[in-house]
Amino acid sequence: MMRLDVLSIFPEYLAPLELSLIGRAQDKGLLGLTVHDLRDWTHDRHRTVDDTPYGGGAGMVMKPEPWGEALDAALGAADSSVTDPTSRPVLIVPSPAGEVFTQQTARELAAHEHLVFACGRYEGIDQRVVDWAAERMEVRPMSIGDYVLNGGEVAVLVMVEAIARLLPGVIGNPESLDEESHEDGLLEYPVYTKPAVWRGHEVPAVLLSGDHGRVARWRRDQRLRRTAQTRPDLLAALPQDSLDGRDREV
Ligand SMILES: NC(=S)c1ccno1
Repeated sequence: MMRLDVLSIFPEYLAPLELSLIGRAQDKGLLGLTVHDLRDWTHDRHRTVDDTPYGGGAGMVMKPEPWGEALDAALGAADSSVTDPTSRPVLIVPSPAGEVFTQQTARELAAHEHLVFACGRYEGIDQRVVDWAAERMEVRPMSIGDYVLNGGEVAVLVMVEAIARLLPGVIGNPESLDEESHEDGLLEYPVYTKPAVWRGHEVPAVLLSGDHGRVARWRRDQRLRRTAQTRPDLLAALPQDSLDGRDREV
């Protein structure tokens, strides 16, 4: 069972992870999620987690002490002697300065046994926390996109959903993971359901034909067209041998 620990000064921000598929996955014992309030590791009356930045500048920086104690607790008796990298905890730090989180990243992280997410706020976490942690585990500053959020919590919601849904048993029908956008480098095909005509718009006739071969070819063409139109960069990045002659006719 994958173990997820999230450290935040706004633990209630992560409440949506108790809902729907991710919530049910926890109920089924497919993953274990613990959200921690960073302020539980403060020791002053005001439960202080931030202070002014060395070197001056606007805003506040998150103090290293609470983070150190919180990470000690989240890591528990993590055995640093294990050699299998997927058995060692990974500390993920949402940051606009991080590597870009992609479907490939989600697949890779879904193979790990223990992920710890550190949600920064203010101007960020004292760098020594990352440096200290990197002496003990893999540390991955991670960005969900080239924009700035007020904190890491929203990014953690995105990453946990993208990772957890890949775990065996979380999605009812694993076949629905096939041919999703970005799963194999292409965007997904358009989908339709009843009624056959809606506000003058008809379902493509091929989908009513019952000819599974034609449907499969149409869907493949749609994925290529969509990718070429919306994300030509993805098409250019595909291995040359992954497109057959027919594909190039699209
Ligand atoms: N783009 C990301 S992940 C972020 C975290 C905090 N601010 O932006």
